[in-house]
Amino acid sequence: MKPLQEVIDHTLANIERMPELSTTLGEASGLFLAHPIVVENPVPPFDNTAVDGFAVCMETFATGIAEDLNVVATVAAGDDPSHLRLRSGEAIRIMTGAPLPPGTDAVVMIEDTLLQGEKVKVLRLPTLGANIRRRGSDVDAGEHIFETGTRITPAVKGVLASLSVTHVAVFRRPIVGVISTGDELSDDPILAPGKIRDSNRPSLYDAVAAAGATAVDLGSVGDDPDQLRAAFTHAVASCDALVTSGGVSVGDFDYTKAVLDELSDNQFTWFQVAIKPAKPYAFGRIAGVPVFGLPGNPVSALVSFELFVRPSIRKMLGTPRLFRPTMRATLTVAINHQPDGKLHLLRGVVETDGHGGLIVTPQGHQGSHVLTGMAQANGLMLVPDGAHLKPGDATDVIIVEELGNPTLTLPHTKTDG
Ligand SMILES: Nc1nc2c(c(=O)[nH]1)N[C@H]1C(S)=C(S)[C@@H](COP(=O)(O)OP(=O)(O)OC[C@H]3O[C@@H](n4cnc5c(N)ncnc54)[C@H](O)[C@@H]3O)O[C@H]1N2
Ligand code: MOO
Repeated sequence: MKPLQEVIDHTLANIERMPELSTTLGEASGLFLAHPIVVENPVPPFDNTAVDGFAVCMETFATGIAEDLNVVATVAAGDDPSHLRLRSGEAIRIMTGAPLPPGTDAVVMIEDTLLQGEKVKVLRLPTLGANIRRRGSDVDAGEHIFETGTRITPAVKGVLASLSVTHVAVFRRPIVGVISTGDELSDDPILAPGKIRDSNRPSLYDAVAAAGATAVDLGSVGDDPDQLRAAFTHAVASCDALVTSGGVSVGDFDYTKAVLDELSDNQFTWFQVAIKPAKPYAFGRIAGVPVFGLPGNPVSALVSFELFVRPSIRKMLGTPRLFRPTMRATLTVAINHQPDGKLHLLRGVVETDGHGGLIVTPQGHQGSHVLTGMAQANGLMLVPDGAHLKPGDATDVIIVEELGNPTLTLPHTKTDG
């Protein structure tokens, strides 16, 4: 059996980043930048006010709180006030985001003033620069704002829009085909004896999409070498990667293995990974396209996907962050395993403990056919070979879904009403 790390390394060494393409910012959501972004023009593009209020100059307050000021103009967001000139003893009514009229040294919030007809009284002495947002105070020209590999998140997209970027170079989203194999899989309305539903294809399809690739459902194929050959050949001609499930073990009808090997010119690698579940795993390239041969057992297929396929899709997408976070969590129950040479990836429920830490409870039934255990888990616990752990001991957990009990914990805040 091969150590897990070795198999991950072998897989990733054979995965290449997708070619880059230029796309509209609108189409780039969730993709990763292929080039750094350097700011051409500052944001904000001009000095402006952070509050609704009155623009004033400091000369007015040379001897402290001034007499009532003459309100000489109003400037709204979107206006160009460059023709105005603020003088001592004057105020200009101004709205949040509006450019500052020339001569402005500070803006006084409306709440700190008293408006009386055409005059305004300033109730609190302003400081120089108060409530002014300077040109370039978000990002300035010349700044390297985003590196290659930055994901276009909602905030990143917003920044790019603020920089007038309309097109970006990103790495293309890979197209990943999903095929199930096995004579036992049936779509018939009533299951005939010996048949089962195909659960791997829908779950792997969604796993592919959740990893950021475009998933393609390529159906299920029976245990027939000719059909398998035709299906895999078609798949690699239309996809950037292919995920199969089933037929990678040692059964009499495990033809998947043989056909993949043949199509790859015997370049496929058959792993017995030192893990449980997901021990059998096959990886190779057919016509240059990476093909992941995942085990048929439904839990094993998804665990294998997490360990080998998801990081590969992430690498194809162009992000340097290939793996999910692994956290330390405190066990709520004991774990006692006989040594079997394998790292055990137990499906567990990870919750916050209310004090900033995490607790984890393994699911009751850990069989690799018990998909409900996977469905109810949000963590894959990394339990070493032959572990004897007590409640209260710590273990590593890969967080695969949102944590349990995620209430928003706010610091205590005093309010006045
Ligand atoms: N003699 C041995 N037998 C098995 C070994 C072994 O080392 N020696 N390994 C076991 C392990 S571990 C796994 S995992 C499975 C992997 O087998 P295959 O990848 O060849 O998968 P199949 O035999 O085709 O199917 C296994 C199991 O999963 C069900 N299955 C398959 N595809 C689907 C699907 N799309 N949706 C739902 N369920 C599916 C299938 O009916 C079988 O029950 O081998 C063990 N055997
Ligand atoms: O390792 Mo198999 O992948 O347990 O069921």
